[in-house]
Amino acid sequence: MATKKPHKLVFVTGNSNKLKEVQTILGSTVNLINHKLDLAEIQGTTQEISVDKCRKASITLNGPVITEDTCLCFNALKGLPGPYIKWFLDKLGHDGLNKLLAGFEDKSAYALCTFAYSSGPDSEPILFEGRTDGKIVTARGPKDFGWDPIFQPYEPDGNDQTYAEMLKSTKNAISHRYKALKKLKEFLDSQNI
Ligand SMILES: O=P(O)(O)OP(=O)(O)OP(=O)(O)OC[C@H]1O[C@@H](n2cnc3c(O)ncnc32)[C@H](O)[C@@H]1O
Ligand SMILES: [Mg+2]
Repeated sequence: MATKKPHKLVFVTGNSNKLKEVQTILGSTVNLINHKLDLAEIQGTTQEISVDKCRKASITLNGPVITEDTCLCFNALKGLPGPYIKWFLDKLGHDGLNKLLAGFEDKSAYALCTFAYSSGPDSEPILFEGRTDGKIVTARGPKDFGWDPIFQPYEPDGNDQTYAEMLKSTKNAISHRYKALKKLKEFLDSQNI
C-alpha cells in the first residue's frame, strides 16, 4: 500500500515567527510552502478581517491558501486591542501595553488565533479558532516574538511563566495557535486535502 503523501499547503504570512511555530506544530505531516505577502488588513471583527485577508491571498495567488490572524484581547477593554494588537505593540511597546491597563484591576486577557482556509479565489474561506486565556504582566523573557513577554497564560495548570519564558515546546502545546491548527488539521484530514 502506498504511504499517504504529506499535505501540500501554501501558508501566506509575512511573519517568520508565526511560520516557524506552524512548521514545528504541524511537523512532517504537512508540506508547508510559505508565501511571504504583507496583505492589507481591513477593520472589522476578527472574523471579517480573517475572511477578507484569506480571500485576498487566494485571489493574489490564484489557488488554495491558508492565512492566520492573531489577536490579543484585554477583558478590561472589552476585547481591544484585539485584531489591532500589531499597531498597538508597534507604537506603545510592552510597557505601554501594560500602562493601558493601569487603571483597571482586571489584567486578564486572551490570545486568539484564527486560521482561514480557502480552496480557491471563488470559494468562501473557512475559519478555525483557538483561544488561550491568561493575564498581562510586566515583560519577562526573550523579546524575539511580539507580545510573548507580557502574556502569562493560565495553562499549563499553575503556570507562572510568560509565553516568552516558556520552552517553545510548552508554548506550542497550549497556545492559541496550536489549538486553532489542531482544528484546521482535523478539517484537512477529513477532506483529504
Ligand atoms: O502577515 P501576517 O500573517 O498578517 O503577520 P503579522 O505579523 O501582520 O500578524 P497579525 O496581522 O496577525 O498581527 C498579530 C500581531 O501579534 C504578534 N503575534 C502573533 N502571534 C504571536 C504570538 O504567538 N506571540 C506573540 N506575538 C504574536 C505579531 O507579531 C503581530 O504584531
Ligand atoms: Mg498582518
